[in-house]
Amino acid sequence: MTHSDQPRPLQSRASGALTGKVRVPGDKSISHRSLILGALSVGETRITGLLEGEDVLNTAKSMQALGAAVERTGDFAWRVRGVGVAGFAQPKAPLDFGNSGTGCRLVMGAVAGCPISAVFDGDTSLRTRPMRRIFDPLEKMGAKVIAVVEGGKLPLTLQGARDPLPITYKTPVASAQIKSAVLLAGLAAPGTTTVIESEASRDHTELMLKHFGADITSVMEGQHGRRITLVGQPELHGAAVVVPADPSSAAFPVVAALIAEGSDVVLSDVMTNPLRTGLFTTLREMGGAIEESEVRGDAGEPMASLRVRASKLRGVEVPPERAPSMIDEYLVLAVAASFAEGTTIMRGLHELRVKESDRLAATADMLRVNGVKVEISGDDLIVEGRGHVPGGGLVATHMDHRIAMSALVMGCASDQPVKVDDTAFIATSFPDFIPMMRSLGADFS
Ligand SMILES: O=C(O)C1=C[C@@H](OP(=O)(O)O)[C@@H](O)[C@H](O)C1
Ligand SMILES: C=C(OP(=O)(O)O)C(=O)O
Repeated sequence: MTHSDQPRPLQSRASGALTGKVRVPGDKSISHRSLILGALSVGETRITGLLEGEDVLNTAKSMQALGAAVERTGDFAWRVRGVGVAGFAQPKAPLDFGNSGTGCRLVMGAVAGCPISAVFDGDTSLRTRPMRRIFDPLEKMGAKVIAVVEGGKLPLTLQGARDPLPITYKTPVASAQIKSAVLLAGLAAPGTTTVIESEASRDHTELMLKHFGADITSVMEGQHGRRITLVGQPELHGAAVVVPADPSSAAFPVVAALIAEGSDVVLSDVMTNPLRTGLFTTLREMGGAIEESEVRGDAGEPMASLRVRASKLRGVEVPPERAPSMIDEYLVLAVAASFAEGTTIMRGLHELRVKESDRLAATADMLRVNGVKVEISGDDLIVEGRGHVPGGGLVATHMDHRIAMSALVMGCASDQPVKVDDTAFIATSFPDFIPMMRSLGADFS
């Protein structure tokens, strides 16, 4: 994916109230998993509401390259005919995951349990991200990394295990990508694979594995953790997956509606799995009016409609143990905090340094160039809210979709317009972001 050849700048200017009802695209985490588990199942998986963003499309291509039949049957509707657990075929070319950590790392786990080798690669952002955290446990399970650049980065070649071993693995950081990679490799191992996390991360892999017929249990471990046990070598059966709207994408219109005076916006079908809703909890603590209705669920994943009205926000302290449930939302929370009255302290953000960009530094820069007082102290981000944001800055996106969207949200209510240098990467997770925000009344030009 070579977006940077053609940067697409954009300016966001305050345009008054945002109003209307929209459905943001399907959840990115669930979309990746539905394709991968569909490919590891026997029979047919029908997916509706799939996120057709570049990250997920790259996962779909990788599943095809590994031997599954993956077809688009209509708008956001996909069919996968799987090869069964450990059934992947040797891919003929390197697997290119573009900008996507999730796609790359989960597929590494799935490949680790198959007797094949595959080259994993991605764009210049993904090539900076740590992969040792994934292949360390996979090597304990019998896979081998046979070619890797220094520091454990992409591109790398992974040789899957002929006879994978089940392991008990304690994740070094709360990461659903590490947990999921181990569980996906564990599918091919005899006996039970156990993952222990001291802070619970999103549990979509566990819920979906159960939906596809695996024997998997999850129990509390300590105050905030989980112990997940998977019985290996199940026969997974293709299943129907309805992908709810992505709370990490909903985060952008939610914050825009809270900060733009007079706004009243409804977002339908937003997934409300408690391991994903730390942002909504925090915004409510700040005084944000976010009401849930039409609460329901599908395949273990709860969802609801969210009505969001413009609100006077106040600064709060966000505890470190909340980080896994809102890890992708701190950028846009920092925007909300800039419009609040008082100081917001977000604690324990070390993982933000290893995302599509160093999001801790990039968030601070985004605020600073728009006249907001901000400080990084160790792993904490401290934002001095003054009830309004001067704006007028040009924000560097660093190949990071969430920086681009957060900066454009900031411009929806700042005194002067906010510019971003490149919107191209928004297509990785929220391809319709710009027209959808315009349909609510945002002035993007
Ligand atoms: O498993 C997933 O779908 C994801 C896990 C998170 O990453 P980590 O596992 O690195 O925390 C998150 O940042 C990413 O956007 C999606
Ligand atoms: C971190 C993210 O995704 P990934 O790790 O899949 O690149 C994200 O979408 O914010």
